[in-house]
Amino acid sequence: MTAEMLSVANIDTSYGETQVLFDVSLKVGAGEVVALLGPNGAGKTTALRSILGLTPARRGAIRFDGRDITRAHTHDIARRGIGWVPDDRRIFPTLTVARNLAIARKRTRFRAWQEKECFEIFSALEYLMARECENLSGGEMQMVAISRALLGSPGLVLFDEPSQGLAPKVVQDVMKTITRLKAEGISVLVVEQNVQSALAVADRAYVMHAGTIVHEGPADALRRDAGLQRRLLGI
Ligand SMILES: Nc1ncnc2c1ncn2[C@@H]1O[C@H](COP(=O)(O)OP(=O)(O)OP(=O)(O)O)[C@@H](O)[C@H]1O
Repeated sequence: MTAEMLSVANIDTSYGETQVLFDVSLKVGAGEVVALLGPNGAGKTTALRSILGLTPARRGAIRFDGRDITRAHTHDIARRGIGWVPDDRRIFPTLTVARNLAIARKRTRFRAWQEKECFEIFSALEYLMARECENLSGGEMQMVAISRALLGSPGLVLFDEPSQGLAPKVVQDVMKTITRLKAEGISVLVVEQNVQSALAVADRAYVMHAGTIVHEGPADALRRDAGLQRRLLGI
């Protein structure tokens, strides 16, 4: 049993009066890759937003790296070592790649990453450093977003639909990066519509439906069971 990095216990989360998450619980172990799957509107992004303190849970508890972060501010949560690769990337468009990366640098209790290590993962990145981000392709933007998360020295990275809008080759690169993070001992929670890609890199998977967790188990078992996938995910 690996040490626990993230634990989400029985959280309810609402936008205004509308409750979106109902009694959601999930765990990510140290160095574990966990996929969070489910149809559109199931509440996957909201679960990530709750962990990050962007839409705090109204009930339940969230612990990261041995500490309660349920009511912590987003910047404190980042400083404790949770990195985020949002679905809309959130790169500053008028700044260069180098500047976007420089302002992301943080110290945490986890290992600090160097830019040159990001260049080893994404060989094109080095040649993009002077470019303004608004003209980057989707794939280039994703390299910047992932590198930015790494330069923040994370112990856990939350990926929100990292393959969205990317060509198949770039999707493969992103999934390889997730495997690389795991090899470095970094924990990963990945929300994906691309179920097969996510299950190929994940250790375990959760499936959400209408704001609740409806399935939890080894990723392999779900990957091999087309009937279960159909039942849970409609595919
Ligand atoms: N800012 C918001 N205000 C009100 N309701 C919201 C807001 N953001 C999301 N919702 C609602 O919360 C529910 C869950 O949305 P969420 O984005 O978490 O789902 P998701 O599983 O990530 O779906 P998708 O794959 O489509 O992004 C949906 O019904 C959505 O309409």
